[in-house]
Amino acid sequence: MATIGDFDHSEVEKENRLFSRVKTLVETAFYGNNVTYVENLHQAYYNATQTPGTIITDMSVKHTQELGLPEEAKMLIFNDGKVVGRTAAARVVIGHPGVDSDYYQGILREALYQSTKQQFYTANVIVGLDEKFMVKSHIMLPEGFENNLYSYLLNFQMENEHWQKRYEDSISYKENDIYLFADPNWHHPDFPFGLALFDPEHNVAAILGLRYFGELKKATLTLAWATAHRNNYVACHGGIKQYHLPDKNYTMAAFGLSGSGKSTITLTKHGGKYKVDVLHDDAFVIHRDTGATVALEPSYFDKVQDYPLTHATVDYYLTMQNVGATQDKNGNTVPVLQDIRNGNGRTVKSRYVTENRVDALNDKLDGIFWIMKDDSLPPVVKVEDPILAAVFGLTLSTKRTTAENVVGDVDLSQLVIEPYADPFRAYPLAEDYRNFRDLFNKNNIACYVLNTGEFQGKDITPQVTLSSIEKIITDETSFAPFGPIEKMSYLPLHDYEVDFNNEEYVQKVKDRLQGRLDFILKENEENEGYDALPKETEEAMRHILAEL
Ligand SMILES: Nc1ncnc2c1ncn2[C@@H]1O[C@H](COP(=O)(O)OP(=O)(O)O)[C@@H](O)[C@H]1O
Ligand SMILES: C=C(OP(=O)(O)O)C(=O)O
Repeated sequence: MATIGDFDHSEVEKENRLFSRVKTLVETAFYGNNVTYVENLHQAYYNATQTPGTIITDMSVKHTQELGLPEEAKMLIFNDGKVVGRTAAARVVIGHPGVDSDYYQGILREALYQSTKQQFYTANVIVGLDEKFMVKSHIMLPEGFENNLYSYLLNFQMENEHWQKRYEDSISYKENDIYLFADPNWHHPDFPFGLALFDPEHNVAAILGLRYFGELKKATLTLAWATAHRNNYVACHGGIKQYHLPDKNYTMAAFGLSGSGKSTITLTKHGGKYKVDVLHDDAFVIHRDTGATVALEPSYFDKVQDYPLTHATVDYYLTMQNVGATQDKNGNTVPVLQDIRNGNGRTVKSRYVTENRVDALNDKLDGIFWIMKDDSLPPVVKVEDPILAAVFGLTLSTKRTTAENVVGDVDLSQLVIEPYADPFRAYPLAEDYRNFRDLFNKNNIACYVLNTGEFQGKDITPQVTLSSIEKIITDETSFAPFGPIEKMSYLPLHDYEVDFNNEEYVQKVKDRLQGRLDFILKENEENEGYDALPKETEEAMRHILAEL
């Protein structure tokens, strides 16, 4: 058995480090007589079709048999309301500096008490799709949210006979199963934007007052990634795939903040030019010693912004969130996609959208691509040194998108630094820095920065990014020195001229690097130094600034 979900009587005691106040609060709610266990996807689908407000489209789900769905299953739509993205501001992690655990326990106890007035469902999934790494997750959601429950059971691997057997054969970890309590109906005057409360050491979370499906997905990943991290894996918020080329395989991963291009880069079919195995477009873990990778989810929770109804990928949709609906010429109800209704329309689409889908890879990565939106950088920059490569990931400079419900007076065009594109980290940042540095060091992984925003006022289109990646994987590149910086070079591209004689430009590059240095220095001071970084990170940045 991989993670722990039951105990000997003698283990149910204070001294057992698997128990904590918050874990016990959350888990206890699962055993109330107001909670009904959903056994299989047939039941989950049926429940979702009965929820008031569900739109049962006339579009049939493909691969129903393999997915464990009723043969007649249709794509379902359910829309949320005002908020259509993930609310980072709602996150609170027990154990982080400044977080008063007693206060949050009180809030949680009351939320759990109030929840007993509703009927809930519970169901189990497996997170991690290889015997090397599997964690069991139990979710609890109230009546009215059957669509989110159904999406959850599709997005992760629902327990069934086959997977239960694999799970039983998987490596055991001395870690709790995940328990995720969610009550979107919760309201509290002190938390107008909701509350996502985590006890990552004990694998529990309570997602309160939040309807967006991504909250459930990313809360589960937060805990699964932290579990992986504690057990010798590197947690990755990125897409990963392997190209099979005539003379070699090339395995690459692209890390980017929500809505910044992971799926676009990972799921592109390159016009059928290459045979490509896809591991996942959002979440995976890398073993620190072997470099082997494991996907955490079978399905893809993706934006529908770029995909009209006629696009081939729409055939693989299972559920949709925050999209429109209309009638076709035959009187069928069909979705209105491409964010016509609102920003960040989403779908859970099945693994079969990727022709060659794999759940684990034993090969090490050949290239890591940090997706940024820093307009001082040309579309592709290569970083040669392992420390510098890890420092650029650490200071990943990007912009927020409609995938996030940004609270307060925040200018979306502002650059933000989001280390390793992972706002879900529940442990100190320096631990990720060391992991990525060691990964680059040990496995000789090439590092590239992809700017997917604009360069010197010119938009960098997906086409530019994707064709550059093609050149890199097939070795058709010749990188030019990035000004005087010894360990950086860039891919010369027509229309994106890099001019180090232009003083204004050089100043912009300096400002951005200085911004990165300031970020590193700030981390050393803020939050009682929780995210303080090794001196070498600061030195690496100072060194390239001095070269300029
Ligand atoms: N150069 C680029 N590379 C990748 N995506 C880009 C680029 N320029 C614009 N985009 C757009 O940004 C969005 C990225 O969305 P997506 O790939 O779903 O992000 P993620 O998977 O990281 O959430 C898409 O709408 C895509 O068309
Ligand atoms: C759904 C999310 O992420 P992504 O855009 O990376 O899929 C999210 O972060 O809420």
